[in-house]
Amino acid sequence: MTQTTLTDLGWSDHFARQLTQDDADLTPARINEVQRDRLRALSENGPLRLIPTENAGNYAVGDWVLCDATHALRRLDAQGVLTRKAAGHVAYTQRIAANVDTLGIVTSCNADFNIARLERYLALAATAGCLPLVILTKPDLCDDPQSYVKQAQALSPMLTAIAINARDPQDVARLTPWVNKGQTLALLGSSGVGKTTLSNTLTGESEATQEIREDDAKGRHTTTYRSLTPTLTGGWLIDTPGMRELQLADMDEGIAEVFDDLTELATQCKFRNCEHASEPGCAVQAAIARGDLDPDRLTRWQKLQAEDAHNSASIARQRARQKTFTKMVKSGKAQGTHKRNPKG
Ligand SMILES: Nc1nc2c(ncn2[C@@H]2O[C@H](COP(=O)(O)OP(=O)(O)OP(=O)(O)O)[C@@H](O)[C@H]2O)c(=O)[nH]1
Ligand SMILES: [Zn+2]
Repeated sequence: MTQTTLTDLGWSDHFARQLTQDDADLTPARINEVQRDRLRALSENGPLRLIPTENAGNYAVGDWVLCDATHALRRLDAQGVLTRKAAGHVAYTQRIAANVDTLGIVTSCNADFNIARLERYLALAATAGCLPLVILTKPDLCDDPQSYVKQAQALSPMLTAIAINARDPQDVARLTPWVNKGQTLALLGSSGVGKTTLSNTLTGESEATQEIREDDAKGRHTTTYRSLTPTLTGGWLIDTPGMRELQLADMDEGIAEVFDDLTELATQCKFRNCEHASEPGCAVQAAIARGDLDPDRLTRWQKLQAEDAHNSASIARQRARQKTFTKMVKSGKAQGTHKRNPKG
């Protein structure tokens, strides 16, 4: 077997530029699994098990770190980072995957196909700076798969939409341009749309996928860890199991990009804070009246914006609380020291 190079692992100038002379003794490694208190990583010399030096939650699959024999000493600045508001009650932004070149948004040509959900994933890709690729599975079970491709393609000239039978390896081979040497593709999508089937074909793994429940187009989760796996064509695949909830936060720019038609129209409204309802001089309502804009698109835009604003605000509040708490603890400690040692 030939030796794995850093380039094979997805290394680029972006990371090389971050190295300093002090790093000469350290080994670059790419994280392929984040466990509770350990990291698994891949280096030129093979797989490593590393102890994190930051909170393990700060690392994501796909991150590059500089390490010694035992510890991940420094995490390099990443590109193409997928984030979301963490599921549950605690408000913080969670890094899902790092150094992702392409976000494969997987949906099927059936009841799972949903424009609002696609727009949500597109906002995520735009925020992360990943190339959006919409993969429409199960074309073999649908009379007119091309109508789905057209609907997805109409959302943005930036994206590529492609119908793929995930069960047919020859068809799956059409994804090769996105998983060539060193390139990283992350797959996101609802349960049961075919992510595992696609991954298995791309990586050559043969884990049996569970049968789908016909009634609601939803399957069951078969995998639990997020992982970085080599593809047969020299690229990397990040599977994101268990991503049932994708709440957006800090994505106003991504949303503006996905809805650039509305963002542009809104600049022409008479009032800067126009809510595009019944204000005079509203360019958005005028476009709807002319038949140039689907009112549903306006509703979806406003809904995503509201969700993003709500989540961003609660994350900001949580950060502020955390800061106050840390200050309190620090000053409490200082006072404590003072008491024990009154002379200072
Ligand atoms: N006919 C057909 N069946 C497919 C296709 N893609 C996936 N399936 C089937 O759909 C079911 C669910 O596929 P999975 O690959 O497990 O879906 P998943 O997205 O990984 O689901 P989770 O693991 O729950 O996230 C399996 O029975 C697959 O064989 C397709 O393109 N055509
Ligand atoms: Zn308006």
